[in-house]
Amino acid sequence: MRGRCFFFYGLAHRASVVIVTVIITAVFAQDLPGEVFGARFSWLLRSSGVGAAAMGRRPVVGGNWKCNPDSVSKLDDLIKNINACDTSRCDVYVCPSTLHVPYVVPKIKNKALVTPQDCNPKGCGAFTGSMAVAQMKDLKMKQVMIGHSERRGEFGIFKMDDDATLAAKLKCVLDAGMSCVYCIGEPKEVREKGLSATLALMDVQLKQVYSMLDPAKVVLAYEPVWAIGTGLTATPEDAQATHKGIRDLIAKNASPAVAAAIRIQYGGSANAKNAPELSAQPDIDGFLVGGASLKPEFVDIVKAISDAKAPPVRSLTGRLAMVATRLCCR
Ligand SMILES: O=C(CO)COP(=O)(O)O
Repeated sequence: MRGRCFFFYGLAHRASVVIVTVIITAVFAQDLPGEVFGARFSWLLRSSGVGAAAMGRRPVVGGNWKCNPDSVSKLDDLIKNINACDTSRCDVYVCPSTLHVPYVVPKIKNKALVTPQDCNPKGCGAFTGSMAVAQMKDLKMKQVMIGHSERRGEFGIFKMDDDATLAAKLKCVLDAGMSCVYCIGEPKEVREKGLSATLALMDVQLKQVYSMLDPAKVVLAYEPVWAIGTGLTATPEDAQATHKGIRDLIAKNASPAVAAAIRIQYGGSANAKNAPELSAQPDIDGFLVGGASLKPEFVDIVKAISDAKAPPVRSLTGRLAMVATRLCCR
């Protein structure tokens, strides 16, 4: 159940929750004073997931293996972690290093998308050392990640990308009909100046791509540079505030509809332990995972966001929504 059906299921589930909630509240709380009735009603709504801003946004988790592992002989174990993920309630992708991509592609068995870590903005031709989207498509890949801060010059490696080259790359990816994970994030010095400074930089990083943010084709990965590989995760509240701020920027500079539909992942020391709390934040739609994607706990991260955003169809409301979705998406 993907795309439109997932969106419909989201709406149908929430409609079912509202109907069931009204019935339960009416039956069990009809004699309560007005404000108590109202408080119980809104608690029921919130605890049922209706308040989540994840309306129709399918969760998405990526494993960025970066420049790992050091030997092809270690790939099978890592691939096992990806194949162990349940992709029925969450989109999953994996970013192997360039040399390993062709090995990994045929071994993925659960619809996780093999997503290279970069592409060039031109295509095939005399571009030594780069990869073209046409080559990726030929190898049956549908998605590419660009703009990681480790390529934007934030990690002691020289600057390989900037906002202008990344805008050209995104255009190239979209023109080829592929989808894109587009990374943004602020360094520590900017975060220390506060949320407004952080969002001002996010605006700079997004300025040249606002018009290309098609929610069906682009996933944003917000990765604060100071949280990458450091064990320092943004608090759920800080991450939520930044994700919400990014969504507001998109509402202003693209459109409210794009802002509501586009998925924004959090990245930076995400792991199985902190994933449940981060997943509970309404504007966090998934994770881009580095270190923990090299471990079996990657599966638990996928499960955490799936449980938070797309509960399994065990509940009465889930079943009602599933019936409605089956009828309408046949
Ligand atoms: O850079 C990241 C993913 O792209 C995050 O890396 P860590 O999860 O290791 O902090």
